[in-house]
Amino acid sequence: MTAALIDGKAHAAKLKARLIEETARLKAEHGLVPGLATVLVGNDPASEVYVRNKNKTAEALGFKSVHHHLAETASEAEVLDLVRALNADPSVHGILVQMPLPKQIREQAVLDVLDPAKDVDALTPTNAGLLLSGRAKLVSCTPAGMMILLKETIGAVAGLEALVIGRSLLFGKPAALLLQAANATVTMAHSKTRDLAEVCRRADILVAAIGKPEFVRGDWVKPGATVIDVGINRVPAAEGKTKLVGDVAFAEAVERAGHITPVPGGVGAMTIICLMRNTLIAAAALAGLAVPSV
Ligand SMILES: Nc1nc2c(c(=O)[nH]1)N[C@@H](CN(C=O)c1ccc(C(=O)N[C@@H](CCC(=O)O)C(=O)O)cc1)CN2
Ligand SMILES: [Mg+2]
Repeated sequence: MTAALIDGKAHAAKLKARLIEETARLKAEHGLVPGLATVLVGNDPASEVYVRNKNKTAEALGFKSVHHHLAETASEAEVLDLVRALNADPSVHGILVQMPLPKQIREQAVLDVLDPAKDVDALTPTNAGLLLSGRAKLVSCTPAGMMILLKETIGAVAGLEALVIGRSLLFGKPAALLLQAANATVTMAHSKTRDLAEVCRRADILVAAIGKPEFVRGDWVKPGATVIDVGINRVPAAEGKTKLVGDVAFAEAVERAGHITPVPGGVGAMTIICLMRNTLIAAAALAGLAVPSV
């Protein structure tokens, strides 16, 4: 069997078209222009690219987009002051603090001051708690992207065995909760899980978010399973170049899976557009308007 590829770029483009329409409607009918503020601390090259793409996408949708770049040596107090100022700015509806942060800045301290209504990454304790209680307003971007891809490729996940490898706040925990809310039977695995290969072989939906290149091997995949690869690992390639690979050994897994996300061009490609969807939702909610169903 050779798996069908799940094309994240194509699904992201469809969502982008809907967001462009909805943004134009909010502006025409209510004079509302969604505003996204990005905060980058330091000079991590990958983070610089992601943040630039977030600002470019926001502008392409017709949002207001502002960027704040603080030095690698910025203090925690400087970052907290900036976040408080953005909380208070009525033209900003979404605040995005790019992760990871330099080591002198505690991620938790930043999330504790971020206004949950503007937390378009859905990482604050309030938004994480709302997801846990089944009342989420804003959902973390890559997990939300995963759910869109699953719905549009395999349909309902109710009753299926789903395995999420990885338990980060950014992906693993919210992804498991979303799958559970959609009535999948969810297992969470991590670095201490025993017999991981065997646990993987039970999964109808295998989600890998471990951060280790090609860690999940092809013979760990149940024949016909849906594989969602969240890893983005830059590894050495021929002629002194580098290439991106996921957490799944793609060439092996594609021979056993029913559906699989490539890296790049899979679930990662949904992240930024889902951030824009959250910004639009946050803008409507802050303006007291009905939340758009995009
Ligand atoms: N505050 C946040 N920090 C981080 C997040 C996040 O959602 N919020 N996620 C990642 C990085 N990230 C966005 O910030 C991100 C990762 C990947 C992609 C993406 O488009 N992936 C492409 C390949 C991109 C490439 O060529 O490098 C794909 O998979 O096709 C977008 C955004 C950590 N930090
Ligand atoms: Mg830190």
